[in-house]
Amino acid sequence: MDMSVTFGDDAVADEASEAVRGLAEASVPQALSSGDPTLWGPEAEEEARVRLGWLGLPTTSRELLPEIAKLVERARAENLEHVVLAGMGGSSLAPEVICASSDVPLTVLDTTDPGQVRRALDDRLDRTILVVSSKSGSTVETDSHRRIYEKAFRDAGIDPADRIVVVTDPGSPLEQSAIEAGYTVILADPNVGGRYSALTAFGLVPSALAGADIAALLDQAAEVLPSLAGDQDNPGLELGAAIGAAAVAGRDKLLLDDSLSGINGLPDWTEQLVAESTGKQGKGILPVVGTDPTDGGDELVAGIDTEAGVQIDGPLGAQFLVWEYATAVAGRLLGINPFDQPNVAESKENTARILRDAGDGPLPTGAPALVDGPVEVYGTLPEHVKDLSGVLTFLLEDIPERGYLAILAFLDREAAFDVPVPEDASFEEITDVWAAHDAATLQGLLSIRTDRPVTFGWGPRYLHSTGQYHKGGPQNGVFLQITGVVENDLEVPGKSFTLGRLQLAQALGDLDAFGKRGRPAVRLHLTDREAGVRHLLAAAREV
Ligand SMILES: O=P(O)(O)OC[C@H]1O[C@H](O)[C@H](O)[C@@H](O)[C@@H]1O
Repeated sequence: MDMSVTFGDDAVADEASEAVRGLAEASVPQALSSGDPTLWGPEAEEEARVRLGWLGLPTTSRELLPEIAKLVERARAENLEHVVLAGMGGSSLAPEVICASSDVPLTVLDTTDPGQVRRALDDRLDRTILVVSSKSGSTVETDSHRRIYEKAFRDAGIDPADRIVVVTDPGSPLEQSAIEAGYTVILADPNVGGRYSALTAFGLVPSALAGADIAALLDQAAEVLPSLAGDQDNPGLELGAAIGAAAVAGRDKLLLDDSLSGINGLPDWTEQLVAESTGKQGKGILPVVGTDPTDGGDELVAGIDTEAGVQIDGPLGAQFLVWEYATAVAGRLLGINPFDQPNVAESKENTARILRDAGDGPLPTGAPALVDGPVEVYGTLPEHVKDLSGVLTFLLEDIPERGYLAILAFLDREAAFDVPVPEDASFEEITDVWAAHDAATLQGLLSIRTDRPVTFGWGPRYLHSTGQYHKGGPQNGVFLQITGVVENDLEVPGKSFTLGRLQLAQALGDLDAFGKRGRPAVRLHLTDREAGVRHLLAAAREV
C-alpha cells in the first residue's frame, strides 16, 4: 500500500503510539470501521448514526460512475468546456483540490464578491455548465449564484435547464425546485456530512466534468480502506492519535505543510475538516495553512508528502479517507462530536438579521475609528493608535498567550491576477506582481512580526470552515477583517439584497459574533481596493 504515516520527531512518535495503544485497547479501529455511532459519547450518538457513510464511499460511490460518465459525455458533446461550481465549504473544497491536482480547470464560486462572480459570468457563458452543489439546499451564497446564473443564461437566450446540474441531498428544498425547473439532479449520500463528502457526488460530479479521473480517486481510497480496520499499520489511527494526543497535550495548532507534495492544495480542504470538526465547546485544533512554524511550542507540523513532525504520504483519494478517519479519532480523544458545527449558524443568523433590520437603508457599519488613505478602520482602538500601521501593531500585541491572529478578507480572491504584467516578465516577476496586489500577502508580513500563528481566510468561504473554530474553539483569537468598496454590484434575482450588500452583511454578522464573545476584532474597509491592498501591505512592513 502506498499510504503511510511516519514521524520525524521522536516525542511526537512516542505520544502517538501511546494514544494508539489506548485506542486499540478500547477497540476503536474496529468499532469505527464498522460504523459504531457510540464512539463520541451519548450526546453525539444520534448525529453520528447518520454521519458515518464516508467509511463505505470507496465502494458505494462507484455506483455513481455510470451516471456521471453520461453527464460528462453530454457536456463534451455540447462543447461545454467551462465548468463553474457554485458551492460553499464541503461542497467545493474537495473538487477544488482534485481539479488543481489533476491540472484541469474548474471555476469555483464560493464567494459573494460581485467582481469575482462577474468575472466567472463574463467567461464563456455560451460554453458554461454550472454545477450547483449544496447538501442542505438552503445555503444563501449558492442559492444566490444559481439565481444569478439562471438570469444570465436566460438573458443570453440559453435554457438554464440545458446548463445547470444540481448536486444535493435527497429531500432538500433544492432537489424539489431543481426537479420542477427540469435541471439534471444527482443525489448525494445523505449519511455523509459536508466536510466528509469528498468522495461523494459533491466531490466527484464537478471534478469529472472538469476532466479529473474520479475512478482513480475511488481506487486509491479503496486500497487504503482495509488497513483502517486494524490496530497495526493503520494510517488513519496513527494520524488521528498524533493530532489528537498533541492537542490534548497543548500542541493544538496544526501546521499543514504541502510544499513538496504533488497534490495541489490539500491543506485548504483539511483546514475545513479539522477546524469545523474539532473547534467547539472551547476546545479544538486550529489548522494553520500557508505559513512557517513559530517558536511558540504549541504547534504540530503535519507534512503532506513533506518531512515534518508527522508526515502523511499517499495519493489524494487515500489522503481524503485517512484525514477523515483521523479527524474522527482526534475528535474522540478531544471529547467532542466531530460531526456537528454548532456555531456556524450564529453568523448566518446575524447576517439575516442585519439585512432584515436595515430594510432599504444603509447597513449598520457605524463610523470609522480612523481613516488612513484608502483604508477606513472600524472597531474599538486604544487612544494612542493613530494610523493603519498602529492598528496592525496593536492587533499583533493583543494576541494572548497560546492565541492567534486570523485575517479574514471579504474580497475578490482572484483580483491580484488581473493586474497587468509586462509582456516579457519572467514567472518570478509575475508572481511578485501578484503578491504585491494580494491581500493574502498580509499573512506572511504579519507572521514575521509575531511568534504566534497568523491564519488567513477568504470570506465568506471561511464562515463554512474555520469560522466554526473561531467562534466555538478556545477563545484566544484576534480578528482582522477586510472588506472593500463595491463599484459594480450584482442583483440577486428574486431577492431584496444585492450580492455586495450580502457580502458586507456577512462580514458585519461575523464581527457581531466576535464582539459578543469579547474578542478583539477590527474591520478594515478599502475605499479603493487596489490602492487599499497596497497601502495595507506597506503599513504591515512598517515597524
Ligand atoms: O452544502 P451546503 O449545505 O450548502 O453547506 C455548505 C457548508 O456550509 C455550512 O455552513 C457548513 O458549516 C459546512 O460544513 C458546509 O460544508
